Amino acid sequence: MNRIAQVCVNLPARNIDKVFSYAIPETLHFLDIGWRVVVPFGNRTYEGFIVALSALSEETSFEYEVKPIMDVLDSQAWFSDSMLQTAKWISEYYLCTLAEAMRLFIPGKTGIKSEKQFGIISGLEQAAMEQILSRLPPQPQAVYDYLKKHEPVVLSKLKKVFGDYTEAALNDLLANKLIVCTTTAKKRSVPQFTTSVRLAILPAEAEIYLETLVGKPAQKRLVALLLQKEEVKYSDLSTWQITRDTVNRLVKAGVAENVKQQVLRNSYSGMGLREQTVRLTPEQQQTIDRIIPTIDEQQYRSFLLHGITGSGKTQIYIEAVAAVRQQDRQAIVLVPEIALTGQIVSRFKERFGEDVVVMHSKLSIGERHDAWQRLQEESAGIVIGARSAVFSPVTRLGIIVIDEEHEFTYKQEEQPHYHTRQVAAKRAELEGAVLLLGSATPSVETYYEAQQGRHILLTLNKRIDHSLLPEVQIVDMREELAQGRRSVISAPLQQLLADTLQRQEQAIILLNRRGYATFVLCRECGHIIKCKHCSVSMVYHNSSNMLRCHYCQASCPAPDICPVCASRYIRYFGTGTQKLEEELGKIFPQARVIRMDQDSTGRKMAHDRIITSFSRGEYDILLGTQMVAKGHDIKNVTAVGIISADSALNLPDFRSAERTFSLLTQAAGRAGRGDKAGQVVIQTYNPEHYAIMASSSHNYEVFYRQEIEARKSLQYPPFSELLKLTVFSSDENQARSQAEHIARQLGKELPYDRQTEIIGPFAAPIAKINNSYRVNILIKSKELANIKSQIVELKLNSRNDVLLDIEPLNIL
Ligand SMILES: Nc1ncnc2c1ncn2[C@@H]1O[C@H](COP(=O)(O)OP(=O)(O)OP(=O)(O)O)[C@@H](O)[C@H]1O
Ligand SMILES: [Zn+2]
Repeated sequence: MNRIAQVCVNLPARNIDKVFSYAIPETLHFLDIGWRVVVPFGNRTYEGFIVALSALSEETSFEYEVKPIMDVLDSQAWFSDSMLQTAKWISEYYLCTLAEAMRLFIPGKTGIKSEKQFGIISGLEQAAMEQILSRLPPQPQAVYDYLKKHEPVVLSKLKKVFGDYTEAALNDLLANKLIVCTTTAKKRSVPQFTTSVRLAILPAEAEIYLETLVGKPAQKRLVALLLQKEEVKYSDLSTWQITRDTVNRLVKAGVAENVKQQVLRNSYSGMGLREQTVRLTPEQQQTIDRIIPTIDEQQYRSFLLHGITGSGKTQIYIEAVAAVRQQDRQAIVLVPEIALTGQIVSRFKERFGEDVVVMHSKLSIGERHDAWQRLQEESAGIVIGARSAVFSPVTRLGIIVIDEEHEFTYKQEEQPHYHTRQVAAKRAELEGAVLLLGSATPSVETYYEAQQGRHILLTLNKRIDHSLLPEVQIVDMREELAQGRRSVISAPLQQLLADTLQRQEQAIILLNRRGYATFVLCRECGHIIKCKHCSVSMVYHNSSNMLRCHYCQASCPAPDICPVCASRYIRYFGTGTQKLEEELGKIFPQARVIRMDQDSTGRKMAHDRIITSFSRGEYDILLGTQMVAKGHDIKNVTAVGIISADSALNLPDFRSAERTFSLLTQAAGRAGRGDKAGQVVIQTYNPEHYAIMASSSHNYEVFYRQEIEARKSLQYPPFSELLKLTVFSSDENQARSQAEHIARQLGKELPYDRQTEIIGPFAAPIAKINNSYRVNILIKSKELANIKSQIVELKLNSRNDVLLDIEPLNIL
C-alpha cells in the first residue's frame, strides 16, 4: 500500500462536501483518476469516484483511519479528465456538492446497491447467551435461530421469512448485543450475458468422437451441430431439441465448452438503415462550409444556427456530425424531448445506422449502462438524447449539437439546476470540440451572445423546396364576443378547419391546458374546489369523471353538490383539451380527431405512435398541448390553429413574451411544409402585443429588437444574472420568517455592492405545493460571484429547506 486515492463518496447528503482518503490495495494497483470504486464509509458501503491520487509519504498524517478501497465498478475509468473537470465546474457554478455533480454522469443515482446484513455475535458464552435470549419474546428468538443457521442474511431475505415483525425483532437482538449488522454492496447494473456452447476439441477430433457416441442421439446431434455451426446459443438449444443436460455431459467430457458474452441492450435496435442522398441547397452548403473547417481545427468553437422553421437545420447537424465521425471523434446530439423527436432520431439512424445510440428516459438503468458502455468503448460514435445525454461518457468529443436550443426543458428543474447549454459549452471548451446551437426562435440570451461575438451566427432564411412560410391571421377574441360568438373556436378558425378538411389536408390545434374544465365553481356560494395539498384549483377530467390536481396528482371524484353549501349549482368553467376535443366532434362530426397531451401519452412511446399515425394520414386533426408544436415535419399539414395565444403572455415573468413568441412561431411553422401553402389562425385578447405581431410575420429580428430593449431597461438577463432562493416549510410562518432572516443576512453585504438587488421574500404564486409552503427570494446582479460566495459562507447551499436555482428559467 503506497498510494492514496482521494475519493468523492457518492453520499445523498448535501451537508458533506469533501473528498476522503482511501488506500489503494495491491490487488487494485491499476486504479487511477476517474474510476468508480466501492468504499467503506461509516459502517456502510458506498460508491465513490477517484478524483485525485497521491503517494503515501512518511509525513502524511490523517485525522482518521485510512481504509482500503474494497472493489471497482467498471473495467476502466468512468470519468475522463474533462468529465471530471466539468463536474467540478458544475458544483462550483451551481452551488451543489461534487457528488451531486458527478452523479449526473452515471446511469442511475448510484452504481451500487447496498443492503444491511445480519450475523450472530460469536464468542458469547453459551449460558449467558441463552439467558438473554430466554428473556426475549418468541419472534427475536426465532430470528436468532434462523441467523445461527444461515448467517449472514440480508434484510430483504429476513423480511421475506419473518414478515412485519422482522425489524422489531432485529432491534431487540441488536440492543442485547446478540447480533451484528453490516452492509453489503452489490453492483446495480449487472451486465447481461448470453451463454453459448462450442467445441473444446479440434474438428477432426470431434469427427472421431462422433463415432463413439453410440446410443446417445442427443449428444450426437449436438456434436454434429457444433461441427457445422461452431457456436450455439443456450437460448437456441430448444429449437434443436437439445437439453442443458446434454450440454453438461459434453462439457464434463471435455468435448464442449461454454462461452459467456456480454449482450448490449438497445431498445432502439431494429430501426432500419436506408442509404439516402440529399443534395444540399446552396444556403445549406454555405452554412456547412463554415462549420467543417472548424471541426478540422479541433478547437472550441461555438455556432448559433438561426434557421426559420422548415429550413433544413437537421441536415446541417447530420453533415457536421458526419465530418466529426470522419475524424474518428464522437458526437453528442441533444434534443428537447426524445419522445417528441422521433423524426430526428430516424434521420440520424438512416444516415449512421448502428453508430447511433439513443438515450431515452424510459430506458432501464441496465440499457442506459450498456448504451454508455458502447460510447466508452467507441463501438458507437453518436449519442442522441435529451438533456442528460450531455453527460455521456464519450471519450473523444468532436461536437455537441443542441437542437431547438431555446427550449426550457434544457434546464433541469431539480437540484442541481444546471442548464444543458452551459454544461455543453464547458465540455466542448475543455475538449476542443464544436458547439452547434440551432433554433428558429433562439433564446434572447443566446442571440445576444451571438451579437456580442460569443457564437458565430449562421442563418438559413429559406424553406426547403421553395415552400413559403404560412400566412397568419390574428383573431381578436373581444370582437368575436362582441358579435355574440361564445365558442372557443372563432369563426375564422372554424372556416379554416372546414376548408382544410374539405381539401383532405390536415390541421394541428394548440391549446395549452389539459383536462376538461380548468376549474369547478359553485354558483351559489362562489366556492372554487381547490387541491387539499396545493394552492391551485382542481381540474375536471371527463374521461374518468374525476377532479385532479396538476401539481401533486391528487384526485377525487367530481362532486354533485358543493362541499361548502351543499348547493346543486356546481358548474364547470374553462376549456381544456378534452373539452375542445368534444367541441370539435360536435362541429365536425365526420373529422377524425386525435388528442395529444400528458393524459393521452402515458404509455411508453405513445407520443411517437400518435405522431406517426397522424403523419400517415390516419387522422385529420391533431389537437393538444404545446407538445403538438414541437419540430414535427408533416407535409400534409396546411392549417394550424392556436386557441389562446395569451396563456403564457399573462404570466408575471419577464420571459413571458419570449415564451409566447417562440411557442406561436414554432406552432405556426408546422404548417405548409410541403408543396401546399399553409395558413394559421392565432386567437388572442392582446392582438397588438409585439410578441404576437412579430410571430404573425415570423420575424425573429423584429421581436428580438423590442425584447432586448425591454430587458435592458429593466436590467434583466442578459444584462444581469439571477439567482432564485426558495425556502420550504410545511409551516407557512416558518417559511416566511426563515426567508426574511436569509434576506437580511445576504442584505448586510449589499451597501458595498450597488450592482446587486434583493427582491422579496415573496410567496411563490402557487404558495403551497404538496403541503409545502414556498417563499422565494430573487437576487439580481451584474455578477453573482460575490453573492455566491456569501451563500457558501452562510452554508445556505447545504440546507435541506433551501433550494438554489442559479439563472432560473422560472422566476416564480
Ligand atoms: N437539401 C435538402 N433537400 C431536400 N429536402 C431537404 C433538404 N434538407 C432538408 N430537407 C427536408 O426539409 C424538411 C425540413 O427540414 P427540417 O425538419 O430539418 O427543418 P428544420 O429547420 O429543423 O425545421 P423546424 O425548426 O421547423 O423543426 C424535412 O422534411 C427534410 O427532410
Ligand atoms: Zn395538489
